[in-house]
Amino acid sequence: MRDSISSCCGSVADNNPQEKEQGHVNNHTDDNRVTSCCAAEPAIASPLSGSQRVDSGFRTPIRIMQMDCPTEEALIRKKLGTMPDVISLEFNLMQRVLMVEHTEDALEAVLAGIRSLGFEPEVSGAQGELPPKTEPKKSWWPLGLAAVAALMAEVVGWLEPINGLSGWLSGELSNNGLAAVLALIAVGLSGLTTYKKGWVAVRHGDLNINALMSIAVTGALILGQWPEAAMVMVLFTLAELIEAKSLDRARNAIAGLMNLAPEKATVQQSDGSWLEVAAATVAVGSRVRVKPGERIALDGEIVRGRSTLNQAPITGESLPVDKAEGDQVYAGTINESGSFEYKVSAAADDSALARIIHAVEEAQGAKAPTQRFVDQFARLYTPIVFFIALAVAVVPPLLMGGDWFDWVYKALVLLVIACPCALVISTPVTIVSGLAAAARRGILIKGGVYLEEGHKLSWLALDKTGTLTHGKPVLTEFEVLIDPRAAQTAGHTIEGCYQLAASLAMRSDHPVSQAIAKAEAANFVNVSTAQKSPGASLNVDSFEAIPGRGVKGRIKGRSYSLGNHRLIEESGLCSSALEARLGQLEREGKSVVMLVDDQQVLALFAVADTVKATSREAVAELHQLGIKTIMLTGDNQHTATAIAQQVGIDEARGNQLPEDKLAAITALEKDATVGMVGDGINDAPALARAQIGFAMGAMGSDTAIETADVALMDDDLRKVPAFVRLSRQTRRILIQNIALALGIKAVFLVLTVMGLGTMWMAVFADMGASLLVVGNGLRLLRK
Ligand SMILES: Nc1ncnc2c1ncn2[C@@H]1O[C@H](COP(=O)(O)OP(=O)(O)OP(=O)(O)O)[C@@H](O)[C@H]1O
Ligand SMILES: [Cu+]
Repeated sequence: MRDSISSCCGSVADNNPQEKEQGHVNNHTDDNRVTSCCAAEPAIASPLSGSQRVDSGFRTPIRIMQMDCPTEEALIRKKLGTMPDVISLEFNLMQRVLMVEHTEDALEAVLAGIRSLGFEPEVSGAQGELPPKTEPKKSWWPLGLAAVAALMAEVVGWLEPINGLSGWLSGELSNNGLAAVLALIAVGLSGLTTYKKGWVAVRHGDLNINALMSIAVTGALILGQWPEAAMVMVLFTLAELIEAKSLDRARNAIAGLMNLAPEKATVQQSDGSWLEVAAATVAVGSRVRVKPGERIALDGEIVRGRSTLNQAPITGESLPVDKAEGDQVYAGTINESGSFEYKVSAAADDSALARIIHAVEEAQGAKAPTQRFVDQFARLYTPIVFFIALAVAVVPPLLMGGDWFDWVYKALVLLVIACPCALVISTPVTIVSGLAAAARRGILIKGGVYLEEGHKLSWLALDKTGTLTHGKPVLTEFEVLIDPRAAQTAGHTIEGCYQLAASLAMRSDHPVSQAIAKAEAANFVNVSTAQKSPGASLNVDSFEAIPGRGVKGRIKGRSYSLGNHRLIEESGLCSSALEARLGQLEREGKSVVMLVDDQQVLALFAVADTVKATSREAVAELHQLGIKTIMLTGDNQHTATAIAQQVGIDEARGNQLPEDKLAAITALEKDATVGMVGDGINDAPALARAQIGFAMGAMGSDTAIETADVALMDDDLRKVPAFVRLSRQTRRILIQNIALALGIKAVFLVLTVMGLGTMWMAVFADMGASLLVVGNGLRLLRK
């Protein structure tokens, strides 16, 4: 039977160097605790690559299928950690892969060390990847038989007073002898693995749960507590099995995301025919055909046909999206109506979906604060209880004339209670469930720490453009500000001004510039009198973007800039008349930029952006959750205030340069937990500074997934309150679980000392507690 979560119990001698790293998010190494604990189900391991040369030596991934619990990790760490040729160890219990960094010829010694612990290490050969591997299924019958034997031992124990029955069963055996035989059968059938593992641990000076259980059961056998010993062993094994099963559900929740993308795709062959092939083999640039109702296998761009797609598996948003030629489609999404062909833009293992899964997997590795605490606690708890048990067994009989039998028995019950399993597994199960639940809603959380800290969020700073608004402003006003006759002589016709501005704007991808570049010139310029094509762009030399202000460049030997009030002010070309007009437009929520040459303001352009319908709702939801909102925008104060009013934001700050945004976050953080949502580069420092940085529209952008703490797959701001709610719920469950686990232990401790607790009751309680906390954690998934 699987050695499992129960064995996630901290071990006495596991003092782990990595623990000292109090990094914010510590991705690898031992941090993969229990998430990864123990699978009973056949688990699929991903392909393993070969040794890699690095500066300090070699990095070799080693697969150890028997290693999926911290118990095993502790053993291996102990064994290898002291070898001089081993530079570092990184455990990925979830994948069951150990990454060893070692000196050149040390690999054989490392493998031998692992083998000496009773594990079978696998490394990939010279030819590269080791194929994925399926763990063989284990049979239930030995445990079933053991359970029957244990029950019979119990029954025989009860029947003891009835004389003659055992004689009827067997002429030779007394009742007690029969119970003993049955108990030994039960322990032998169910407990061999536990004994073996316990023995390996003890030999290596480690006191893990397998060792404790072996000691407890052996003690009970020595005391002649036959039915009890049998029951304890059977229940313990059963508990592990059930726990492993439920933990697998948490583990599979993430693997389940991977199954969103179908394994096969219909790809066009060189002769033009269509063939269904494995998605993993499809090259970038291939053409794939999709039928109605089919799931998309790879990321790509539609080259023929149109359809509506349900992107809920990735974005969490189930409203179908229309897609036509040139639009991006994503692996894992569902084609609803039409059929279309698309050109593959990323290999299967590089799709947006694959990156999401990778990020979630990494996130599990990063320990949440509660988990750190619990692990540390468990590390102390187990040895402390062990020594108390030892004292209980020895001191009262020796010093107070207590009954040896009584006190040794009490000590054994204490050993069972010494298992902090329920406590240790409660946290990771909850966090993993939360992470998976979030991923299913299109919220990618980059570490348990953010999920856990999210409940504290009290301020949310938001950027305006693209976050609250659509970020696609359109040109609403174009006004030439110089006298038409003067303009004529200076060579600045109306069309000319427009053309100059558009030529500058075309070179920038700032939304305001884009609006000017894309505007239908005909709506603003009298085309009949215009030059042949007013939209045609002019040559721009020494083009330059001026952050937070605008752009500038030389056209036909003269320099021009296109920028906001700040820019005009700084170049000394502002006037009160202009300011009045600016104020007017800005109060309507429009952003204004002006075209200037080195002497005067030639023209002004006002653009209006629309507020996303979801922004208003999101802000209202945030306020309901007690979170205050503040808008930080590079745009001017009037526009900021106007937009803030439209969406109901508490406070609006305009004219914010990146460093101002950063300063604003820093100031808020003095007495609050602050989150920030943004998209642009001008938000990057503030996003990095905020305790939780949210990036929107992450599906289309790798950098957003990589740099944000929380990536929202689409740009629906309501995902932020959804995140906060999930985070608060996770937090509640974490606290419930810790209280449950410790509470049950405390009750048993008291019962035992009072002489009321029996050993199998303790196992039962322990199992019950573990199941309770796992079930409680998994509740998050069901939402
Ligand atoms: N490349 C550009 N082209 C045109 N205008 C620009 C450009 N860069 C900046 N501006 C002007 O400067 C203002 C501030 O720009 P900035 O990029 O700091 O913030 P933003 O994009 O308007 O708003 P937010 O901070 O909400 O994203 C813009 O509103 C715009 O008027
Ligand atoms: Cu001014």
